[in-house]
Amino acid sequence: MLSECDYLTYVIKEVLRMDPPSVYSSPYMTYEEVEICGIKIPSKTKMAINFAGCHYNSDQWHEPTKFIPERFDPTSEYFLKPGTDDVRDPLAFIPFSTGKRSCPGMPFALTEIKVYLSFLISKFDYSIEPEMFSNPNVRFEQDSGFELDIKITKKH
Ligand code: HEM
Repeated sequence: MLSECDYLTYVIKEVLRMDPPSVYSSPYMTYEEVEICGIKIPSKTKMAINFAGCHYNSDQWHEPTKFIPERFDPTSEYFLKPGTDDVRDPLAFIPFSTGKRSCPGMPFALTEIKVYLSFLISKFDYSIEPEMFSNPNVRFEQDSGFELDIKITKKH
C-alpha cells in the first residue's frame, strides 16, 4: 500500500533535494592529473561533491529555491529540464551521493522515512499560524535562530 503513495515519495525527495542531510561528500583526492568537464585538476588535489549545489542548479530544476514535489512526478510539467523536452541529468539529484562510495542504506532509508512519515501523518494533525507561510524567517536552516511553533494534536 505504501508503494502506492507516490506523492509522499515526491515530498520526501523534494525535502532531500532542498535540504540534503549531507551537503558535501567526503573528500576525494586525485592520484594523477585528471580532466573533468574541460577543467584540468592536478594530481594530489582534494575535492568534494557539492550535493546541494547540484540540487539547486537552475539548468536542471525549475525554480530551484521553491518547494515543488511535483518535479519528481513524471506526468508533471516540472519533471523535465526547464525550457526543454529533456529529462534531468541523473546526477542532478544525489542526496545519497553517487558512484562506488554512495550510500548503501538508500533503499532502507527511503522506505523507513515513508513508513515513519505515514505513521505520523495518520496519527496526528499539525497546524501552524497562517502568517508563518509567508514569514521569510521560516527556512530549512537549523541554526536560523527562529523557532517555528507547530501545534500537534492526536487524531481520534
Ligand atoms: C536520509 C537518509 C540518508 C542519507 C541522506 C544518506 C546519505 C549518505 C551519503 C551522502 C553518503 C556518502 C558520504 C560520503 O561522501 O562519504 C552515505 C554513505 C553511507 N551511508 Fe548513508 N544516508 C542515509 C541513510 C543511511 C542508512 C539508513 C544507512 C544504513 C542502514 C546508511 C549507511 C551508509 C554507509 C555505510 C555509508 C558509507 C558508504 C561508503 O563509504 O562506501 N545511510 N550516506
